[in-house]
Amino acid sequence: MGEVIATYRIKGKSGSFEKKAEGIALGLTVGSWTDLPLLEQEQLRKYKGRVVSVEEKEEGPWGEVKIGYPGHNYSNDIPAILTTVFGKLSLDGEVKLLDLEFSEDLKKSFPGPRFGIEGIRQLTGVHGRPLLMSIFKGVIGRDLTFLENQLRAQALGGVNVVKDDEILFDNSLTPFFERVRLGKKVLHDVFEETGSRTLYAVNLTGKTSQLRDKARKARELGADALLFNVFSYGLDVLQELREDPAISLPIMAHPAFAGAVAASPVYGVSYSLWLGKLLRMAGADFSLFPSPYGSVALEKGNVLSISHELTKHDDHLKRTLPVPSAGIHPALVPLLVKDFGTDCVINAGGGIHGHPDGASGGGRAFRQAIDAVLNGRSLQEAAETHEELKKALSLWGGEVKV
Ligand SMILES: CSCCC(=O)C(=O)COP(=O)(O)O
Ligand SMILES: [Mg+2]
Repeated sequence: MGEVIATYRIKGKSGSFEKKAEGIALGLTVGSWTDLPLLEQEQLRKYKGRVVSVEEKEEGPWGEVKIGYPGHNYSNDIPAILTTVFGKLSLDGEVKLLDLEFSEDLKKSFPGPRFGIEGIRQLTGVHGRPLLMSIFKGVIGRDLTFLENQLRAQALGGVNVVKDDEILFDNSLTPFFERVRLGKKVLHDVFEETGSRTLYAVNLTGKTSQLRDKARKARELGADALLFNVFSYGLDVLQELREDPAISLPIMAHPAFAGAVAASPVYGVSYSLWLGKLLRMAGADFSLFPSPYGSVALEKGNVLSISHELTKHDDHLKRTLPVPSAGIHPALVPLLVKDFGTDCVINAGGGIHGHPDGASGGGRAFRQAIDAVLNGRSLQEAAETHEELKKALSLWGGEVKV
């Protein structure tokens, strides 16, 4: 099996990076080298990491270093690969893992999304425009009747997907399987009433050992999709869920806890690798991340690099839907479409429920904003004939200039 090439950004003194790179290539593979007898060196050569390139950055004292790790050293799974390329090294001073390049044969051992963008479009019947998603809000401490009313209101507003909030775990007031049953019934009723189909992504939570059985049963009960706090569990757990044919449901990856690994400019893993490349390889159909604009904002370069990894067309993997999130309201729709195009999901919690006409009005305001942008109209112009959009713009501010 082929190699993985890791790119790191490393702090160090000018002129020190070649030596550091060689230290990593040896330290994370065969250990000491020059002290070994020639015969042993020969035997171990194929396991030794190789320094691919070393670049000292003008703005120093940073070096960008690429190391190749031979495929003989690890099994084809994300835990083995991460431990090889960034195990003890992640604890060793200011070093950030920027990227991993996988040889074609190694990449093929990862499943990628089961549905991908095209599959989700088929399931929802939404083509040629961003999907609209909303989030249950304020449901902790509430019962199933509260949930039912929120779900109906969101679906009647024309949202394509409703997801649980990531902080809603299995609990006695709104148990997991009851939520699945309720979602199926309510969304079926709304479909009968309106002819519009809405999917519900239920939050799959609990001990890791229980997840597979819970997800299988959720499917049997008619669940549409799973929300999953992948970074609290691990990417390999996501991959297990994705690969199980008895689950076979779209999986939506929530970014909770990802900032602990990716937010620092000098430690951890880059956003594009964590919320982009690896999430897609492991099998997420949707990847949520903070947009550059809302209440929890990420720097725009990071956001666009995540989206690029999720949607580029260069390998066997299906593509993952980018879901820029957090503090999203209708006035931001033109900016989001400009940045992410039509292959994305516009996702809002407060921006739906906070609408003066409730969640249904909030959903309609977003749909009106999306239609306006796709038809090349300004939101102000569209608001003249769309009451819900008009109310949303006066509450959250006018159109944000693109
Ligand atoms: C940090 S990205 C995930 C967004 C999320 O989970 C959420 O609940 C956003 O809610 P909001 O009311 O800010 O739309
Ligand atoms: Mg949330």
